[in-house]
Amino acid sequence: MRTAYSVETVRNAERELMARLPEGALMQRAAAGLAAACADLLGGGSGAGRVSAVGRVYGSKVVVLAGSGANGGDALYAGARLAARGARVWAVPLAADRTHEGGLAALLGAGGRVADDPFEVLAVADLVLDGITGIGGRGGLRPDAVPVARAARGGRGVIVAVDLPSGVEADSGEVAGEALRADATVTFGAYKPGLLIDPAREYAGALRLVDIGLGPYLPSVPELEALQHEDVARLLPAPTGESDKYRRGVVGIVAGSARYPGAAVLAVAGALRGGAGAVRYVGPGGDAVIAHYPETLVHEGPPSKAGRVQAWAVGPGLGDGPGVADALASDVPVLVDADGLRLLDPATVRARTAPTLLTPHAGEAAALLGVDRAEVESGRLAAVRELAARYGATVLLKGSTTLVASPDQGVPVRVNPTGTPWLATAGSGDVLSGLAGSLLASGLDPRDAASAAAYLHGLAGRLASHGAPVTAHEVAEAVRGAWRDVVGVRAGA
Ligand SMILES: NC(=O)C1=CN([C@@H]2O[C@H](COP(=O)(O)OP(=O)(O)OC[C@H]3O[C@@H](n4cnc5c(N)ncnc54)[C@H](O)[C@@H]3O)[C@@H](O)[C@H]2O)[C@@H](O)CC1
Ligand SMILES: [K+]
Repeated sequence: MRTAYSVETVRNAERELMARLPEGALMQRAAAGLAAACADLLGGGSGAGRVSAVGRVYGSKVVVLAGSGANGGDALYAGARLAARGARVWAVPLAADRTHEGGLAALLGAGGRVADDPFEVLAVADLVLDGITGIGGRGGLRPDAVPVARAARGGRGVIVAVDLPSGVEADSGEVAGEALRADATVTFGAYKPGLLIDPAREYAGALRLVDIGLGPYLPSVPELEALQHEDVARLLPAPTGESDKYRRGVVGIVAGSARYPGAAVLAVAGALRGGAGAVRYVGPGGDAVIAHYPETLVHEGPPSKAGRVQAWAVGPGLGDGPGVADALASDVPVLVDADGLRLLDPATVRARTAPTLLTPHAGEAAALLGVDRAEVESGRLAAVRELAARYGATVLLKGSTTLVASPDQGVPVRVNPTGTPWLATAGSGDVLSGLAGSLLASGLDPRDAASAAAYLHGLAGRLASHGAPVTAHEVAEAVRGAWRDVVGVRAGA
């Protein structure tokens, strides 16, 4: 499990740790880890967007962009360590007389210099350390830093962000103004939420975490968590000798309409790959569903007359069709997606006795919240939390970094690490709904069902795509391969 902590939590932990260490020791730990990561990148270490061509530290050209705070201090001390190993290092102080004194002195003492002309050295740099702002930064790069940041990006050097790409919001992942896009980010003590959530995540490049000893001082519950293979493997249902199709769970799919018959087929396609023992389709698309998947149980509806299920997934391609209110009136978990989300009343959802899972994309989330889509996209974490609180439901907010929030206080939001932009294709969400509904029916709680489904769906998208366009149908077909990939870790562990 990868975890992320808010700035306030990291600062509190740092304070506790610092009180037990000699002055400046923590910054030296950070700088040592940062210099080691830079040496690796200069040596041709991969993982970052650009790869350095120099092959070694000795003789390489390094530029340190130093802001006014401790982030600049980290960068300058790391620059000093690289200078001591034979790199030619130039400092570009961006806050004139407020540069970290100790860091600058260390750099000069190790043979580094202050650049006469920042643009000249940035043009030839093999590596640029971005120490403009870290967790103390607010509101995007300042105007005087913008041309320097652009020159860094325009040069050929590998850009290494110190703790965070300067200009991004650490806690929310928002990018309020201009920010410096890095090839790699070396972060200290703990990941910050912004490193895992778009749009900021896109600025961070490859992530490296430097352990500075913060672990014992961080709370057990993080702000954000990202499941990994082994976590998902533990969640996925596995039938035993005692299982039969009913014990494995029946998922009911309420989807599709005369206008969108394909949504019914795709939601069923996802549901069949999701672990439930049987899929019951309810709606007008039964013929199309049976033509593709004869193993499906079909019924014209309404859901309350269609037979017992352990969970409903309602909404994909439903248009104005019926079924949402009926499914919501049931006493089993209900996933509501797409058309089902329109006019969804918080009071109805809150009054339910069984859990509800909402799976909006940014546009649907914006409509539910009564805000612009852009506001949801730039502040995904706040939006998903607000929706979960307002509806008393688990919410999966789809997008480049899919988030899952629980309505319960103190439960970390989950961020899905497996997505690919190729998943932004028609019908992809229908497959996800079916898959998540199937996992709900097999007994996972809504947060686990949503995050395991997003994980498998993202991985399936990658497997099916391999860097090329992919269709929703192919994503559904690749879920089995993704499932095997995930549980293979468990078998080998
Ligand atoms: N506290 C510690 O002992 C440690 C701190 N560490 C480093 O310290 C950083 C935090 O240091 P600080 O609290 O000094 O904060 P930062 O260095 O992140 O930035 C704060 C400074 O930047 C200025 N600033 C804010 N927004 C700006 C903007 N948009 N453009 C330009 N300047 C801006 C502020 O006026 C302030 O002087 C961490 O990100 C990490 O890199 C690490 O060395 C680990 C140990
Ligand atoms: K930085």
